[in-house]
Amino acid sequence: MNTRAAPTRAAQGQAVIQTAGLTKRFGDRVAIAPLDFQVPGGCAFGLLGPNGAGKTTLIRMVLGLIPATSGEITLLGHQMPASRAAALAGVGAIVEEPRFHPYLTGRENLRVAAAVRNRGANGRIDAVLGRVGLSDRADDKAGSYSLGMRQRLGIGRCLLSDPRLLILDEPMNGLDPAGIQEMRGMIRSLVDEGRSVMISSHLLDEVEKTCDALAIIDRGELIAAGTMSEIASGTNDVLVGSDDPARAAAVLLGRAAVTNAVTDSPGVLRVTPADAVPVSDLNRWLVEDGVRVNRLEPVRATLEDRFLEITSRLGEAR
Ligand SMILES: Nc1ncnc2c1ncn2[C@@H]1O[C@H](COP(=O)(O)OP(=O)(O)OP(=O)(O)O)[C@@H](O)[C@H]1O
Repeated sequence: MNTRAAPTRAAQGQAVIQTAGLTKRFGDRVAIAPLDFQVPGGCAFGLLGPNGAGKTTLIRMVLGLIPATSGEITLLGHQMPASRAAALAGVGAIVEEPRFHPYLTGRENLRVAAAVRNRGANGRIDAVLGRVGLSDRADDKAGSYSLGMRQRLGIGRCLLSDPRLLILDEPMNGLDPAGIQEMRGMIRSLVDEGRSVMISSHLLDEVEKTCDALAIIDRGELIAAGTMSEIASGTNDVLVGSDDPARAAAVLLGRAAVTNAVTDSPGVLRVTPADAVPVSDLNRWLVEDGVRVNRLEPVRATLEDRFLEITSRLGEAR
């Protein structure tokens, strides 16, 4: 489980993206329900949701690529779309798989991109190629690049304008395990440089391994948001192994401070204590009653556990 807390900068910093009452309808179809959502600065933020949840629609609206039906968007402190130029000056984004001229080299593709950016962009090309690990292949045609290399060149293209915020829609899609690992390392190093990165993904595991904070959306609605540890560790349960689980269950359930004790695996109970009960109390109560304890281990919920818990609760409510 990723227990990385959001960096202090994120806790103290301004939101880099904020929406209020944001909605998007395509005809009768509601793609984004009124959404109040914010992305803290200085961290890797995951926008997580199943296919069709509305992630790409949200990103397109944030970037001003499609109009919102109603509501407000603030991007790097600027209202969108009214102050689009000022906002986008600080943003690099990849919304679909990045496209390049296949008969030009990686370096030539960046030269073409730099020509339409600010004056410093051309001078940054070599540094950017090194930054995304493409110096050795910079003079090969982009058409010969793997998807992972094209993704990295895409990030390089974003970095030409030295953005404060990168928005990457499904950056791990289609990558092999090595490519995924490279992308994860790249995103973490962009955050270490002081940039903010928002990625969208339907891959729980990737968001959990890569991000400091996240929002979960489904059917255009915000389901949960917070730091990774806030969302993933939603349990106080403890695994209790003993020589006599039936007796252990009876002893623990005899205490008002224990709300549940069920079999987790042979010889092991999953015990739900009230919030403030220390694990050492569970041990003491059992030992005082002559039960020999051989395991006491807090349950560390994964993001997947929490995601399934949240979405199944929603499913029941619907
Ligand atoms: N141009 C469009 N016209 C009509 N409906 C659309 C359009 N774009 C998106 N939608 C609908 O809006 C909803 C959200 O789609 P969106 O592509 O934003 O989801 P997503 O979370 O990015 O999913 P995926 O991971 O599959 O890309 C879906 O029901 C989709 O069919």
